[in-house]
Amino acid sequence: RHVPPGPKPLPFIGNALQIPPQHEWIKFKEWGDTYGDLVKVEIPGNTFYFINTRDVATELLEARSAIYCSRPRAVMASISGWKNSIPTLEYGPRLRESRKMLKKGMGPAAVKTYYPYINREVPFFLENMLRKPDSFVEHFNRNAARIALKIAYGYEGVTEDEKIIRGGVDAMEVFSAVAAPGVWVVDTFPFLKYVPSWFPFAKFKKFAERGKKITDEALDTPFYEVKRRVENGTADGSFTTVMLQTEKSDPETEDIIKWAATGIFTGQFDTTTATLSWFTLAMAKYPEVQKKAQAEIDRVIGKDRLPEVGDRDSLPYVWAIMQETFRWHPTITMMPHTAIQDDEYRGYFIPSGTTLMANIWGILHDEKLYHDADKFIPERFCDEGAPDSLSVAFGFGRRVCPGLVIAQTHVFVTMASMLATFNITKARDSTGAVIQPREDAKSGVINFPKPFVVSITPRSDEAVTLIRRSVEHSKTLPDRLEIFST
Ligand code: HEM
Repeated sequence: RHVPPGPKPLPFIGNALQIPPQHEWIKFKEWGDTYGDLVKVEIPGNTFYFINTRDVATELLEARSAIYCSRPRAVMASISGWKNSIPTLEYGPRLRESRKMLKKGMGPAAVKTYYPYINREVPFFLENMLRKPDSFVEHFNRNAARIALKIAYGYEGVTEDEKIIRGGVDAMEVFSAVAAPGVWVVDTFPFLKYVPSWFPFAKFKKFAERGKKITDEALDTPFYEVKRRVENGTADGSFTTVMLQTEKSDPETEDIIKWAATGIFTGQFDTTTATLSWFTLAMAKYPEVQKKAQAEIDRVIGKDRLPEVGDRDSLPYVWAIMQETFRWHPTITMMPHTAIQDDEYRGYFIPSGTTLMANIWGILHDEKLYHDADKFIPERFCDEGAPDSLSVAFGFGRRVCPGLVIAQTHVFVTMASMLATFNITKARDSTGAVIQPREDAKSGVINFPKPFVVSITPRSDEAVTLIRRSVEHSKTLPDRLEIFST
């Protein structure tokens, strides 16, 4: 049987030593350029077939999504408290049930009840930026976490969320560390999960035990609080509220609701924060793009109000900036899809259990579709007809990101309102020299930039007044979500 070509593996360790510890997606794309459509990469205990082109991703992960809908076994994530987390779930009834619920909670009727809250939060976010512009990453994170918390659990953003947001951030740090495929020895040799923690080489067990404690506490606390409120009739609208009220009330269903809510809470804040951080870097590096977007906003929205969720269709250039941000530095660079049956593709045999790794970064840096792929050029989407990046950046087929509508809406309105009110420029040091912001990615499941400095200043006094006036207006708006119907 034909297997795809790839770099020559060594006995026992396969290609492990050829994979760089950082920016590995670049190496996988290079291998794609050398070996073709599918590239076989072996690491101990696992064989991956890498996909680096849009055609192949569409033909396999979209058109044959019923086959490539599972995930590789994630033992480390499982023993660290993430056994039932949706992104790592293998295909089966539980995944189907979870996704069905998320479809209701992220469907058109539901998201309409979330939009007013997103609009209401924007001015508070801008006011924080005004107060402490250098902490822009923290503001992105807080704003996204508050919205995620509201949608998932209906929590009121000001008084109740400190501890829960902190817990969620800590839990996501655990997830980021334990969920990357092929990193932990126990993912390669699952029997190791049975060795005691004091055993030599069992450091991972201590990490997992600590991780599980953090994760359990972070995810149980908000869920059981909402459950208590639903029982005593005081719960606000939210995904969890509606699911607890409308789904079956057996323990298994309840556990599925808990993990679907976790998917919403944790799925949103790191992804959004990372994306908006790359956007901020792009605006500082490409001032002409920023000016063009600001001119569009001034022309369409004017200076008397902030952009809102509903302005999406009238701000095509800002939308193109968002598409380009997701392409330039995609929030998730690679995603595994595991086959649940044997298959054949372009003469290659793909046995059941093989993991196809979509190199999202590689696909979105294919020079045949995106010229000067390392440059930030939004015009490629609005003038040049480049294929949409969002249909790749949010994944594929039966595992496509269930939160994509709410994510894009939130990211768009945050970008538009920042552009409307602030100038983002390169910072200067104490001698007045320009500091070039560093463009470099950290490692991890979510693609964050390494810390960089820029200068964020209000566009005018008028912009400051607009932010302050909008904050006062937001304070008069309801901060409860309506109950959506399923
Ligand atoms: C910037 C924003 C976001 C990006 C770029 C993003 C991207 C992705 C990608 C690439 C996947 C994997 C798809 C695949 O396997 O093919 C995914 C899965 C997922 N996302 Fe998102 N996402 C974002 C925001 C959100 C939000 C707001 C939610 C909240 C509902 C969410 C919840 C999830 C969940 C639960 C999964 C797992 C789905 C599964 O494995 O079946 N994401 N996301």
